[in-house]
Amino acid sequence: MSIIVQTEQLTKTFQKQYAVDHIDMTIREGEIYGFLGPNGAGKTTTIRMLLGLMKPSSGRIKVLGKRLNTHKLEILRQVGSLVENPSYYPHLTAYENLNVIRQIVGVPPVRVTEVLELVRLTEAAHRKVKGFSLGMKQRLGIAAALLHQPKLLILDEPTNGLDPSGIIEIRELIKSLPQKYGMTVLISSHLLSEIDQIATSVGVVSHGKLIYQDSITNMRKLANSSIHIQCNDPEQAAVALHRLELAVELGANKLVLHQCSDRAVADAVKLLVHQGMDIYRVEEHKQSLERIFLDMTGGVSL
Ligand SMILES: Nc1ncnc2c1ncn2[C@@H]1O[C@H](COP(=O)(O)OP(=O)(O)OP(=O)(O)O)[C@@H](O)[C@H]1O
Repeated sequence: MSIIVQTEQLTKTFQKQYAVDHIDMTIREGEIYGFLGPNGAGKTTTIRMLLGLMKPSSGRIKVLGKRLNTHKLEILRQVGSLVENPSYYPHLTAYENLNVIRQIVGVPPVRVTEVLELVRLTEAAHRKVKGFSLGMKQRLGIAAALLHQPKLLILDEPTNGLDPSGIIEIRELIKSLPQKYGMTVLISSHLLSEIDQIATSVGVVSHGKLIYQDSITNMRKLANSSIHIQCNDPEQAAVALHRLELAVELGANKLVLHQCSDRAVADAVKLLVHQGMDIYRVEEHKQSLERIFLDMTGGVSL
């Protein structure tokens, strides 16, 4: 899978304060990369640099295999974006607004109809944008970003301010893009649950630093539960449980079993009882992802 976005030590300072602090970001083809972090963490600043809207203080950016500072136009022709609230002509219809942008980006008129359909605005196509809800305006923004069939779509907090049904619609739309069009998506959010539901990989930013980057599957594994068994002879119990090929850790006066099924727990307890051991407690310990990231971000919640 080729790498679509790669930053090396990307940094931006404002008055000697780090807004983005030596970020190494990797986004692979076909991924929906969730860029997660609390307000003020540096997401928008990073995105603005990726789009060539702001110059980095230091570091390098490669998009679609090319250096951004030497191939800016060539790269941006293949990138679509929705950053902050896009502005439209309120007295023009959705169709007319998109038609203006279509002429600037140089694609055939049929694309307007296609993207309106894609974001489910066909019925509202000939209504003036000034009467649109926030959700409809966001969908129009995504339609505009999709007009030129970009390889990479960058969305900065696209569900901000939307009601639950609007959020679901945008989420379903974004999720369909990699399969339908081979697109790669970068989406930022300050909500862990949002990223968890939409992304295939995640980067967590806090105080300008990328503190975590991995697949969503591995992120979820962080929150896996463990089973704590207290018994009269934990050391002897650990030896006995090796037979079951379980991941066993010896804690203070207890055994800790990682990533095991209900069946494995039942077998472990049965074996220990069979060996004549006294079992005092069998407890499940589970750390929430919120808690894990709270610790990572030094107490700033996501
Ligand atoms: N033009 C600017 N001048 C000075 N400071 C700035 C500027 N732009 C951003 N900052 C600061 O950089 C830091 C990161 O801001 P940024 O907007 O990138 O965060 P964010 O993660 O996108 O948060 P939000 O979701 O609130 O937009 C903040 O402390 C912000 O105040």
